[in-house]
Amino acid sequence: MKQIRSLVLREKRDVFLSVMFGFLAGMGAVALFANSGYLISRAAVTPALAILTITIALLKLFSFTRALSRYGERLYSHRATFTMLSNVRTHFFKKLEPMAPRISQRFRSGDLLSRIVGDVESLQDYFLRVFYPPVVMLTVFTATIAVTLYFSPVTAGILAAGLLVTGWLIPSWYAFRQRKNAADVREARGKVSTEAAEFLYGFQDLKLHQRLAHKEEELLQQSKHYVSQQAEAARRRLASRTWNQTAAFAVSWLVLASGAALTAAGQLDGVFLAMLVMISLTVFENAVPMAAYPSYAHESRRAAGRLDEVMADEASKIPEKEEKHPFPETAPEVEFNNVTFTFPDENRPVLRDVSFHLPKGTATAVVGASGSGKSTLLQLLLGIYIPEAGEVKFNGFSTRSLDEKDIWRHTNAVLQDQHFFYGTVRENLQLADETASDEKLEEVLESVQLPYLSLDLELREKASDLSGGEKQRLGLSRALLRDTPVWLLDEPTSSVDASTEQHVLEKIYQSASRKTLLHVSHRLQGLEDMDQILVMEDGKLAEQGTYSELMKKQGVFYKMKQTEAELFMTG
Ligand SMILES: Nc1ncnc2c1ncn2[C@@H]1O[C@H](COP(=O)(O)OP(=O)(O)OP(=O)(O)O)[C@@H](O)[C@H]1O
Repeated sequence: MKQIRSLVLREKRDVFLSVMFGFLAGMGAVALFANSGYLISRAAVTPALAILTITIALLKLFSFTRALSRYGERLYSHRATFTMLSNVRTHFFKKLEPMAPRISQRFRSGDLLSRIVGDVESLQDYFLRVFYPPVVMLTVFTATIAVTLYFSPVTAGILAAGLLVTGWLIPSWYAFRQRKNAADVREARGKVSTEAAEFLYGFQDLKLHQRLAHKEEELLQQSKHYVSQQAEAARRRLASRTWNQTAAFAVSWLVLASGAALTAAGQLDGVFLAMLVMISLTVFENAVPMAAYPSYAHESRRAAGRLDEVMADEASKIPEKEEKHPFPETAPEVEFNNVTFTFPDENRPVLRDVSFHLPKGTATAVVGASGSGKSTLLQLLLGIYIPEAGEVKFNGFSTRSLDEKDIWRHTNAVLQDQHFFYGTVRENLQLADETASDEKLEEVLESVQLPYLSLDLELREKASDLSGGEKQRLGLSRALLRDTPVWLLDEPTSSVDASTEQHVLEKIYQSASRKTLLHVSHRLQGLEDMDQILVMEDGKLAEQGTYSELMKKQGVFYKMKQTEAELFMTG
């Protein structure tokens, strides 16, 4: 919350002007109605013409002041709100950006995104409904009570008591009652958004398993529950407003009654009575926003708290590097020295004491059973995670001292999940190189055996109009557009048929020749030309060597080859 407050106060000029115009508008209204009350009473006792003229002129002055100040208040308060919102967005984006790779693995991404967007949006109410209404209310009331004190201390006392009731007592009572309701609304909203996302993403599977109607019913129930929680919240907000206004009216009646009694007792000049009643009727307009204050204050506090929680998530932070070394511009040698690694919040280490060395400009294959830790090796190489023990090094520099953005800039990483955006094939390819000409783009599509794909073809969301193998090849063609010293491939052709795969991989190896390449491979064929093969088994490096060395050794790799051959024969 401290951060949000300091982001608001960064807009000092607009904050000051909104408060000042808010105060002037409030005082303008009080003065306008007070003056009207006075004018009506005064006119009844046929005063000098000069008094009437001055009072009527003041009436006009106050109504202009009120209208112009209200305009100024709206203008500056909304400008402050939008500037603050953009400051908040930029502030959180800057903080989140470096954490993004890890954050997306730790939280459910759709959930997190809608949560962050929702929380940032709800902070727009902070300035308009939490920060400055109490300031305006207090200043207007203080000035009004001070003026009223001059005419009637009793009325001033009643106004002060009214301020206490409408500005503090009723909002606090309402805040106490709605606390649980606000949590219920939030919980219901979270459930609806999760259910809706699951329903949309899982639509096809639900249909195939004939569970669509069941899931639809669940979603409908959640949605009904959410609507009823919202209605309850709205009812309570309305109740608070109604009580607030009832209290304000009661105060005006009290002012009238006490004023009448004081006039009868000769302690108040009757000509001021209407003025005092009008003051009490107007000044409470400034207490109206206080009815909704607690719910907005609570919501802003929660939103800021949740945003802080994501920012403070230690496991998602990439540790600050004490000394940053530049990433090598030419193919580096890579070392894993006794690397042990456990994912955050997990107990079992995924990699245990793994050591190997990839000489510069060599091609290495990583093979092993599913879950043996192959992809994790790539995540450590990309600096997304830092090992808990041991070092991952490029040319002798540990990933602890390399900037992860520098690693990504110098690495062609084709991971298992490639994302494609809604847009043309050209736009999706130009993510890798925005200056690439159409000829160049067509050339890379040709090399991955996708010559038939038009650059103008509009891809649907997540490229759902392409086959799995086509998507993988499109991902590889993006890599072919970048010339980097390191290549990391994680099963980039697992959905491609064997003959196309062979052709595509040849192209990739050709482009990556003399670069340092690590290829996590699901198949054991075509590894003969690799400079070395790493065999992973249950988080450990079981074997390492060239194809012929491993075959000669007749160890784990040899057995895997035999099993694959048997499956191939029986298949
Ligand atoms: N983000 C994560 N958080 C927690 N555990 C994870 C995470 N990612 C992977 N794991 C676990 O780490 C282990 C190794 O996973 P990894 O993806 O490295 O295996 P892999 O050898 O690449 O498997 P595959 O061939 O199926 O892709 C698995 O047991 C997996 O469940």
